Amino acid sequence: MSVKVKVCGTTSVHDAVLSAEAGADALGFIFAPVSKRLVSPQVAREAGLSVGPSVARVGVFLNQGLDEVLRTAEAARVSAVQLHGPLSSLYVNAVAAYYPVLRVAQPADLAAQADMWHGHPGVTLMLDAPEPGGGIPLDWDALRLLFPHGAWLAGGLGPGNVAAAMIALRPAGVDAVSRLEAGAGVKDPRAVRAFVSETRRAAQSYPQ
Ligand SMILES: O=C(O)c1ccccc1N[C@@H]1O[C@H](COP(=O)(O)O)[C@@H](O)[C@H]1O
Repeated sequence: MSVKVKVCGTTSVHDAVLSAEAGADALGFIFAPVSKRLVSPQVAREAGLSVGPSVARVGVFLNQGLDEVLRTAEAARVSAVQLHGPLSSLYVNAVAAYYPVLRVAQPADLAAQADMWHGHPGVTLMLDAPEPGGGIPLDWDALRLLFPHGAWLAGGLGPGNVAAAMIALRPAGVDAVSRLEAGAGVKDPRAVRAFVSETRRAAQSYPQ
């Protein structure tokens, strides 16, 4: 099975190219004003154009108005949208009418979110820690029986632990930011390359 790798918190053309050359399937651009990885739609658009259409460009939002999400996504020319926060199903469906959605859930609301989005072709669930971008891993053992088939995993993942997380939960995609940085919003090239290669290596252990 091919597992998707998303490198999040891209803030420059340089780091977009670095992640794409390392083999990332998707780049994340964070448009949440609270983030220390905040990027402008213009830079995100330029970075996305620099890697070509085979790499997905994901706009990341936290509790932002629908109009702001759709306008920013359009200005940045992203190909998908990641939604954090306590959002209504109407809101998520409205975004999903325009973009494939990664809907982020925490362990406490995983079951409800999984029920809500099960079978929805445009919404993929992603499990993350309660503090997005905080670099704190989840308790994978506690989630073994709950983790939905086809869901993605985030939360404190990096080169040193992504294989263990994948063996425990078999996510369809993995996403990381904190453990791939040399400083806020600046990628550590060795960590990015090792994260992608460790993910590819661990994916070989998935049942065929
Ligand atoms: O990273 C941020 O600053 C951020 C802000 C607002 C919403 C999401 C954010 N990041 C997302 O957090 C997860 C995991 O991050 P980490 O690896 O634990 O640091 C990832 O999905 C980012 O997209």
